[in-house]
Amino acid sequence: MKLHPDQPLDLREVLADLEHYRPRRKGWAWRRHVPDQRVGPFVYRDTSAPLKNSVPLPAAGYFGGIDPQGDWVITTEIASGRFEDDLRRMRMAAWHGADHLMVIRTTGQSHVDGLLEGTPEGIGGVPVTRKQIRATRKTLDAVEDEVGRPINFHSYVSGLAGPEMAVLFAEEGVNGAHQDPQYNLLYRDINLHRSFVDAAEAKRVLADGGILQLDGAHNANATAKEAWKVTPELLVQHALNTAYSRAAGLPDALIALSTVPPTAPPAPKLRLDLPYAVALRELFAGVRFRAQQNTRYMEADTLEASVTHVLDTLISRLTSADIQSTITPDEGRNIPWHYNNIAGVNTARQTLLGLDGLEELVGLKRDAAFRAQVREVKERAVLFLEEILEQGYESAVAAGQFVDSGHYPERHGDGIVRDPAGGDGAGTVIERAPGYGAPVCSHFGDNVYGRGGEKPCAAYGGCTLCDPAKIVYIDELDPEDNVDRRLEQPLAERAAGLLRPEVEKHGDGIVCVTLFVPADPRTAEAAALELARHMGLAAPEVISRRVLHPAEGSVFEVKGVLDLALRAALLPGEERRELLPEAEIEAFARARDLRVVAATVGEDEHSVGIREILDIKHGGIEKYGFCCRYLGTSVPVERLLEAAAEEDACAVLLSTIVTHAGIHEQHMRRLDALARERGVRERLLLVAGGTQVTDAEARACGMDAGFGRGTTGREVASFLVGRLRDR
Ligand SMILES: Cc1ncc(COP(=O)(O)O)c(/C=N\CC[C@H](N)C(=O)O)c1O
Repeated sequence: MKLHPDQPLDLREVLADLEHYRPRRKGWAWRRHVPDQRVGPFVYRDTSAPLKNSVPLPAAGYFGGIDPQGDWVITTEIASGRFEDDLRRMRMAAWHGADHLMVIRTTGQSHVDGLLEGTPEGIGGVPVTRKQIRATRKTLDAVEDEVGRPINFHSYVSGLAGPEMAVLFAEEGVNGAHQDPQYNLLYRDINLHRSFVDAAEAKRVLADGGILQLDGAHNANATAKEAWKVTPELLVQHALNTAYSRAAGLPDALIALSTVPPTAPPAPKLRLDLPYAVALRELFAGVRFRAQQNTRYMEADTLEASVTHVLDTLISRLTSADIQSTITPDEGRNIPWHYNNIAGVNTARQTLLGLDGLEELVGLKRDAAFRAQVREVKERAVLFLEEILEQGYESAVAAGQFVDSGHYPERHGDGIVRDPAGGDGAGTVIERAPGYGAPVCSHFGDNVYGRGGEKPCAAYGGCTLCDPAKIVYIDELDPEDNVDRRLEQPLAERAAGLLRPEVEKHGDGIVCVTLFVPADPRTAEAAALELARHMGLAAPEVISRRVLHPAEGSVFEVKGVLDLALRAALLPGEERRELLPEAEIEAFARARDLRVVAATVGEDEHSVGIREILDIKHGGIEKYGFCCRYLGTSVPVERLLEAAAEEDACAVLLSTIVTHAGIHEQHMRRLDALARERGVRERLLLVAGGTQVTDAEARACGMDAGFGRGTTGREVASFLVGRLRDR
């Protein structure tokens, strides 16, 4: 499946023939650091290779449209309930620099003791199923090709079906997964023994599948009442899961600690969070660090959340990380909306680039006071571990030692109490019979197969990890609750060219308006809702409110449903040029020695777009027989005309992306004026192109045509042939 930047994802193509889909690769992909990399006018210290296709940060236009990529993997976490909507969101996130995509599971899948199949709709997250994984991995294969970088797909092994989920992920090429038995026990009340026995099996499978494991310590931060006091426990939970993971055979390279800076302003964040962040990196040197952002102290204010997340990212840069995960700034108010996933990714991308080379500029002040803080959190953690060793892990759990909001060894007595013999799945751990034989080669513990050193599954004709042909693919189980039924309306509306606004699900019609109302908060809020109703928004709901002054007024964000579909074809805008059949274009062009000169003009370093129009690789005009000469970037307009004369060209293509102060219009007018001065205007077709260029504007500046964002080589070739054959 191949994606084209000017075409939306074709979900029918995604869903076609999933039965025979096989992942192209397995295992986790890190970004490769490129030392002292020049990107545009700058040399960077902490970057990796640029993308083939991407959306640069908004301010990139000032620097020639550059889009440097940091050297850490960036995560976005998607939660919707319909995987088919997540796929588009993943593509958007990848274009903004995310290469680790996590999709929250539907409520409580941890309690499902088995694999789900088909594509039922989820609540707050998707049911993880083989079909959902295949459709997603197949899409991400195509997205990888489109952006030019591997994309890590992430899911969750925790829960009663842990070992089965791990085998499913290893079979289907999932690249990362949460696995932490403490998560089951503490946060999902799944039986202790079941959780740890399953975890050994699951970790072994993850290890053999090259799947990066994230632990679950971040949940203690999200659950604790006074999160800055739970730092000793975070170290303890990391230690327990890391030790267990190593014992189960996971190499350190696949053990990622999920670390969250515990606090947020108005708390004195860095003073509280940095000593812990340093202690963590010192205690666990050698494993990977997956830095997450704080959700514990997150309200509905997206700006406030973003500032906290910038500070979290600063802590990552001041210490170290391998993955910078992001929390959407609206996670405190609703299921993340896709443009807030993108906002979260951009916060991390922007912050990390802004901090490029930070360690050359500042270092942590490691004076005695700071060292003492680092040591203290370590000492508290070691004491906690010693107490667990002394009383036994089961007793510690039964005594509610975990997620107590006291600052260990102080205790508040409000920890999570679990009965080691209780919980979901209690009494389901069965002693393995002496002749036990594992169903797949990856297995922790005794196995009657493979005792002679041969591949275990050789004894029974192969396993699903070694022979994918043995995988049983179940397509759908429910004739109603499946993706095909869900797609009927969205695809029908898309085919009819109908457009609806959306925030998380295709066609949900939800919009959000921001209103300031000059009154006391209660009056202002009532007015805001009423005003939204008058705008035609159904079911208006305030999702964020900020008092600017108790008497002067408050500002609100109000979401509501705009039940309206627009027909794209009827939208005002420049008429779409008719496209000539490709064979006709080629027949005309190849029979003549048609020469075109092109350049990116002014102080503009853009080349990707014009290259797409010229190069044969992306369907550029070369493919029809045009002979193209690209003069490069930052070319004076005069040079373009000189080259046109040298080449006896029939057309000049001027590429301009930078538009501040109308510089793009100046270039077009100058080209037209110079061509007239030199008496060649009538002979030459002058064409301008760029993301901000419109046909009307280009022609108003003396061009014969203008092409904007998403233009294809065929459109330009079609225009050129159309004009040339009329001569
Ligand atoms: C260790 C672990 N296992 C499973 C799940 C999910 O499993 P359920 O099906 O039980 O919700 C989670 C949830 N949090 C992950 C997202 C978080 N915001 C993150 O950034 O990591 C988890 O932490």
